Amino acid sequence: MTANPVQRPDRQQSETATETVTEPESELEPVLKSGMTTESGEAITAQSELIGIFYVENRRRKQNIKIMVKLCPDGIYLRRETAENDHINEQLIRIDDIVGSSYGKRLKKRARGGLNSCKSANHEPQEAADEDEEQQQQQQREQQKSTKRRQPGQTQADNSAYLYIYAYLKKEKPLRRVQTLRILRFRTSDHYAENLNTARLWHHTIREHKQRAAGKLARDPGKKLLILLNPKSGSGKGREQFQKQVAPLLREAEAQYDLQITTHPHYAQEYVRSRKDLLERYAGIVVASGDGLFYEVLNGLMERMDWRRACRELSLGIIPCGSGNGLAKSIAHHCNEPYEPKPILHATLICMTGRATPMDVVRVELNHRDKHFVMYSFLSIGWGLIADIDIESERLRSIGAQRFTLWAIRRLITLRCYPGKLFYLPASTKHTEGSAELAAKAATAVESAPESPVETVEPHPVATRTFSEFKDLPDESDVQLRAHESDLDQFADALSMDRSVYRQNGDSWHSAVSRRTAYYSVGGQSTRSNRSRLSVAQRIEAANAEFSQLVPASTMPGLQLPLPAADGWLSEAGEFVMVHAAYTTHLASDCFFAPDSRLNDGLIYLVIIRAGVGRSQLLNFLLSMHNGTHLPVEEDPHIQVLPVRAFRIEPSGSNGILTIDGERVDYGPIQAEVFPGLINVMTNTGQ
Ligand SMILES: Nc1ncnc2c1ncn2[C@@H]1O[C@H](COP(=O)(O)OP(=O)(O)OP(=O)(O)O)[C@@H](O)[C@H]1O
Repeated sequence: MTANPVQRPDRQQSETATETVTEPESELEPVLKSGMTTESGEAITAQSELIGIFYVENRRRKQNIKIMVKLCPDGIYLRRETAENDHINEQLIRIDDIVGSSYGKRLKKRARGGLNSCKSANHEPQEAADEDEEQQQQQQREQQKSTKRRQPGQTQADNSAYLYIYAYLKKEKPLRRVQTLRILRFRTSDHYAENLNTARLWHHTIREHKQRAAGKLARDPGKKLLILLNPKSGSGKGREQFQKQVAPLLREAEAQYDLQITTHPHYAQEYVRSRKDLLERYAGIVVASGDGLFYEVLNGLMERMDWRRACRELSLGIIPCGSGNGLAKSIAHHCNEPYEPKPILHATLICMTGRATPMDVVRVELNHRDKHFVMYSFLSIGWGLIADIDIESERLRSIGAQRFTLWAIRRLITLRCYPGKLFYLPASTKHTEGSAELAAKAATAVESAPESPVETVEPHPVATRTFSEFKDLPDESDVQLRAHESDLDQFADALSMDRSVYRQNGDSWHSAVSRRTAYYSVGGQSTRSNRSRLSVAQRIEAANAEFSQLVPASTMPGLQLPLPAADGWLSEAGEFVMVHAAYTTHLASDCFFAPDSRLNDGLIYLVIIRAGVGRSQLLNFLLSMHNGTHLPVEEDPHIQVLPVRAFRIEPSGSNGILTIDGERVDYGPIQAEVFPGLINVMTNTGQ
């Protein structure tokens, strides 16, 4: 996957920093019963609010600090009062900043911040609140008593139960997450079991509040996560990174997951495509890898017969272990979350929130070895300069990220222009209607289209962004589909063998050039040789109709067909230095390519650089991509950004590079259209 071709050498990787802090007062002791009746574990039910009074020993001042701890849907309030009662500190650990908690005996390993023993107290809440002094005297008396009871050499048994609260506090300026551990020590009762019940109640209540905070789009807590890890991605340290950075966080979050290590290219795609119980077993799929593996997962899902349900019910997450990591950075940007200097930790935190946001997917059609293919993309399509630098510099991979800079300089010196034709459907056209209507309209226009139907255009003004969603089948259709399941099953195998082969489009499904139609015709007849010809034909017809519901319906005419000007298609013929289409903000973690892009705006940002652009302007463009200031603010004859819903590139000649999500594909005509909000990606916003 691409990284920013040119970086300023002196640029800081990140301005943010994450420090690990355990507050000195992390040992907080309860003095009082919280009013609940202790009982065996199962009976404990979470409560909307829990309050406890705890003490922290302050050795310097030789006194205890009283802290009121309140757990509520907002999070955990810690209210500290000084002995003089004149200074009150309050801190809120937001529920969204808490990743999870655990409870039990004191951890063997001494937590940073200290687990200092402090004095016990057995008061009623009111008394405790009323008299600090009396508490301290009582604590001293208790301690003296217990010291007397103890035999020489005998250590005091610790009946306390501990609650460990794991939080990553979000701080602005610089944007960062501060790892924080809070420990509550429950020792009201002389019996460990009772103290444990109290700790358990707090633990359950935290879980409950977190679950509620995740909202309607929350993942099903009864299902696991599937984590796919590419051990070869990026620097090839995926396994170690997972063990050191991801697994501890998953433990803190009590995440249930299955880990699959990929063994070869296309492993993940095949796994996701073919695993029958995927939806029953998993609530989401997380790839610990670069963008390449995410691409495989997306396309594997789209190859499933139940792709529609899979896209709706499975949320997809990414933990950046690759070299480009454009998607992980785009999601962090969307979430207003830090990325550097610990991208793996930050991305895992996002995946642990349990929330998801719809994200656009782009359907791409292209020719490969004289066959048509359909694939699904989430990042970008590149033709020209950036694709050249990305792919051609592969041979310098051994020198690291510098390869992009070196190759960019080379490309600037020997600047190439590619002749061809660009077609696009500007975002401001009427294409906010449903997919089915559009498909029908496109079909009519295709049939009546003249030879060269698309007009050449002036640069298009930037359109206002409108939120749109992928139009899903109504539930009745799902029911209908199920009713015909037995029929469909007879075709399912045939389909699954050949899912990636191009389908001309919904309207030309019966075309003689469609391999799939031919396959069905033959297969259908042979498997139903005892039925009438009419019946077979009808069945094929029905299966074709059903199948058109089984893949997202394209609104574009097929790749060989002309584009209808009547539907708003515009075109431009000429020489291009680059046409790069992006639908996420970042092409790589250091390449802020389409700053206006949103995860689900239903837009493709076409960045066009025309022949005639000056080298210095181009250099400036490449140098500014890291902070998103590379696009012209005013109208520029050479560099332009167009928000579109679909586009087609028809390169002249056969020499050049085309990339989809950073991977090279065959050079030739290519077209793409956006499907708004088709998948759900893990975010912390849930919208
Ligand atoms: N075990 C494996 N061995 C070799 N290749 C693999 C393996 N598992 C997956 N792959 C392939 O490696 C390709 C690249 O992986 P990935 O995207 O995770 O890393 P990357 O290329 O370093 O990162 P980025 O895509 O962000 O630049 C994927 O397209 C996938 O097909």
